[in-house]
Amino acid sequence: MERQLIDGKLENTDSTSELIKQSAHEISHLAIDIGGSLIKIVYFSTNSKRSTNDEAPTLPKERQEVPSRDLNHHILSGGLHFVKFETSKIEDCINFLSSKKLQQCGAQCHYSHAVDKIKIKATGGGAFKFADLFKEKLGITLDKVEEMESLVAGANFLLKAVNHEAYTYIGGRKEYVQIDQNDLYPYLLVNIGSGVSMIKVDGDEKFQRVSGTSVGGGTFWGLGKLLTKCKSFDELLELSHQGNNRVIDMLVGDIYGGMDYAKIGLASTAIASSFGKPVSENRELEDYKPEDIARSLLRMISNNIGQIAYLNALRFGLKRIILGGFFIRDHAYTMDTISVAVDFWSKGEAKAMFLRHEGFLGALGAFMNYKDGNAGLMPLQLVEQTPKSSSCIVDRIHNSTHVHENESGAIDCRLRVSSSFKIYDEVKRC
Ligand SMILES: Nc1ncnc2c1ncn2[C@@H]1O[C@H](COP(=O)(O)OP(=O)(O)OP(=O)(O)O)[C@@H](O)[C@H]1O
Ligand SMILES: CC(C)(CO)[C@@H](O)C(=O)NCCC(=O)O
Repeated sequence: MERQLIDGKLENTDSTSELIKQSAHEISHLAIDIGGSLIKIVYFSTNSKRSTNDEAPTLPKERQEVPSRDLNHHILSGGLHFVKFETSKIEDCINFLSSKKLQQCGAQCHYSHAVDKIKIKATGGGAFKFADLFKEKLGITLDKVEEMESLVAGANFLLKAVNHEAYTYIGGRKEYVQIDQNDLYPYLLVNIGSGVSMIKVDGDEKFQRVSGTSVGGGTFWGLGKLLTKCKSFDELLELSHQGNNRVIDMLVGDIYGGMDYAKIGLASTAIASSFGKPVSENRELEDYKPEDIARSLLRMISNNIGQIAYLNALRFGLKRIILGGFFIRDHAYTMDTISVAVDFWSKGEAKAMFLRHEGFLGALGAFMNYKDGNAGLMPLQLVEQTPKSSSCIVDRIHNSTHVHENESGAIDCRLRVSSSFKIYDEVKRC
């Protein structure tokens, strides 16, 4: 089913309503992270469609429920899916959720026919800001999970449970790192969203936010939009690819007559002052190429984050810096700049690592929070992840301008859920 959605007829669907109609997944759990720039959703789906006459669906053999030795629980096979929306277009997100019929089969409607009993795990500032909107439009209560806690839980889950999740980016090459679970902590988690949070992670649920900076992804996109007139974040990134930062940045060589400042370890090509060149030139904004501006901007922000991350790693003696957040966007130049900055400042002692599901840490962490089992929530546990070959599926079901396609791999997995929760019964009952 996933493959059909990806490679098959849904791929080129450009109407939200059309894709919604076609991708009628059975969703058992869904969590949402509403950030300053983007809304991220993670949902578990058994990938089975209900037939029109409402008979119980026939699952492919490998997707059928697997009997568990524990009578209080059963196991659901399916996949974790990842979707994102721009926060400024929250209406699209509301329509998407509405189409998923959460009101009827949704995340937490067991034991209740009442629409206002539906609760979904939610994190990020928007879980507070938009709580009333979700209630009013969807009848859903947002069950808030603390933002930093979610980021850490999401990162720990990915690092422990998902194969080929973390990688280094050195010299234009991705190298996947399988981290020994017994040697995971401590590490510095740097989440680059609109702003940047730096969290020292010492264990499961053991962490401290040690630093942050307001110069983050929002700064790149906001300044970039003003300076280049780009209409989308991806356009700005693409533009930066073609630019030359030396036209905008003042280099050490510009100051030192083309020479290195070897005594303090600065090559002539090192940036002495980001955006420093226009100071000594009699040119207007229009005289500079947007691609050069985009390149300098990306370099400035990435360098700065890399340096602050390194300083915090140094402060706490951390060797591993794990980077997440949608600013990274799997973008080669961004990752290269951050990696080089960390390597340069730490003299090779610390390593920057990136995550395949970079932007979904918060949403995944909120999703993991279903396991708590308090306040009537069902216990949930990810019990298995299928091998890499089937876990790295590019799920291109969203192709409209407002609903972003899901570039991140869906993760096949099995969930251990309370037997009191019967997903198909709920479809009928609620
Ligand atoms: N399609 C996009 N639209 C807007 N920003 C994007 C897009 N894709 C990537 N980005 C980048 O990702 C950043 C947002 O990342 P992320 O979703 O991790 O943070 P957030 O949760 O919105 O922010 P915060 O945690 O600070 O509230 C943006 O500031 C921008 O740099
Ligand atoms: C305010 C949050 C945590 C919201 O996600 C984020 O945007 C952030 O970490 N900003 C940086 C704030 C600071 O520490 O200066």
